[in-house]
Amino acid sequence: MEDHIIKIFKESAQLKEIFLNENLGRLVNVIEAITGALKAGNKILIFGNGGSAADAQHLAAEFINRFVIERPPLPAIALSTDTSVITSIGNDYDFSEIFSKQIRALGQAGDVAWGISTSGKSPNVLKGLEMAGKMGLITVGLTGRDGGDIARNVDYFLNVPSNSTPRIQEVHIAIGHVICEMIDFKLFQRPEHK
Ligand SMILES: O=C(CO)[C@@H](O)[C@H](O)[C@H](O)[C@H](O)COP(=O)(O)O
Ligand SMILES: [Zn+2]
Repeated sequence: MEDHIIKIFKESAQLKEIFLNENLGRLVNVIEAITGALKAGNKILIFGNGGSAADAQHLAAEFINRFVIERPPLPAIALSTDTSVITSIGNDYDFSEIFSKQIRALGQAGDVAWGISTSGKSPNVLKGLEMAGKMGLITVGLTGRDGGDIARNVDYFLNVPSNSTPRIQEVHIAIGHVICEMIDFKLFQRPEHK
């Protein structure tokens, strides 16, 4: 049991390092893109399924409330939290449309659509990002495995190269926290981050 636990922690730590070694430049680009959208008065729409739905609402809360420094609230909405909206779209149309229809309702050109999928191929996340792209939103995909169709259909993707959903999710939330922290500093503090 102890050995197994140690193995999980090691894999999780190593995957963070592997991701960073391959993606630092891409991560900076995503941070610049989201910061630019917020500076221009746009908002962030974040969405995913299961653990990634939880990540979406976790990150939206960081933006709306506060993160590491005192600063004004930033506009972000998780599209995975309103059970009435999600069940009505899923029931009347199709579960694959639960995010795309919300994007149609809430998205405006220049906003950021940030989809999270460890497989890179959940149809509802893909359709949400495709709709966002058609409407002129900036599209960001946080993916795993080989990135799937999602990584191939977004303006910016950050892919965690692993086949383990929980290990990918652990890196995803670290990436999300880094994005929140850098945006805080870029918008509200530390000239060296600008
Ligand atoms: O949290 C976990 C597994 O760690 C699960 O709830 C997981 O998020 C769900 O199976 C999702 O439906 C997987 O979707 P995706 O990441 O492939 O888009
Ligand atoms: Zn999980």
